[in-house]
Amino acid sequence: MIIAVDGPAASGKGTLASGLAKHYGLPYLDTGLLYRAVGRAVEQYENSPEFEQRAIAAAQTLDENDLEPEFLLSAKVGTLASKVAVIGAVRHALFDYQRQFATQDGGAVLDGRDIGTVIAPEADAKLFIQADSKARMERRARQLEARGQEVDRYALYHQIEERDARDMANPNGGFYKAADAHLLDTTLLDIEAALRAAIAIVDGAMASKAGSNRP
Ligand SMILES: Nc1ncnc2c1ncn2[C@@H]1O[C@H](COP(=O)(O)OP(=O)(O)OP(=O)(O)O)[C@@H](O)[C@H]1O
Ligand SMILES: Nc1ccn([C@@H]2O[C@H](COP(=O)(O)O)[C@@H](O)[C@H]2O)c(=O)n1
Repeated sequence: MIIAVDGPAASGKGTLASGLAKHYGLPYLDTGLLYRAVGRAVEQYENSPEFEQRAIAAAQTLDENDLEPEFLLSAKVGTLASKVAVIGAVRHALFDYQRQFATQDGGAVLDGRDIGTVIAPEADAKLFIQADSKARMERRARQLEARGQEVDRYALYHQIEERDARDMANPNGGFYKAADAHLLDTTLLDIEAALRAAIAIVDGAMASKAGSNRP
């Protein structure tokens, strides 16, 4: 079973995707980490004409050891990730790894922006996670504060909005709700309630798939 979980920044898709993976006993990949690792690798070239070529080279030589979340979760790296994510050759270089993960024997759960549209359009269950911008900002602020970081909520709100706008305008991105994805708005749901809703969606998708396969 392949489960695709997409949605904007800090919508809670990683929390739900890893919860679903645990619930169904499937391996999980946070595909944002790939873009974040590439962004981090080219941080010093951000304002250089070499940025694009460096990002492509970093994507082509990315190693699983580069995917350590501890170094990748800052807002700065998130912004860099969204800058390298508009480069078609970067997306191309990262495709095979994600595709292989998605199609491994037994299935997988992946979260990102283009899982249901590009990486695994045949996924058995697709969720598009939404939450309003203020709720997402507040969740991310608390997450950063819990890690001891000081947060300027006004700046964070604008960073999230700016990143969403860049992602949605990305001509190479595939960041939109797939026609067969289920929308889950978690603005008013806590994590447990959101996970229950996500499991109900996946169970429903699997039941209707089983029904439509019956002779
Ligand atoms: N329904 C919810 N209610 C409250 N907090 C939540 C909810 N879902 C997730 N969170 C919290 O919000 C923060 C961001 O969640 P998460 O990392 O899952 O988002 P994301 O969409 O994967 O973010 P990114 O796109 O930046 O990778 C985490 O601290 C998480 O615990
Ligand atoms: N499938 C994906 C995943 C991520 N991106 C880009 O990376 C940025 C960081 O992702 P997070 O999920 O960690 O927030 C994101 O803003 C996208 O620009 C992507 O393009 N496709």
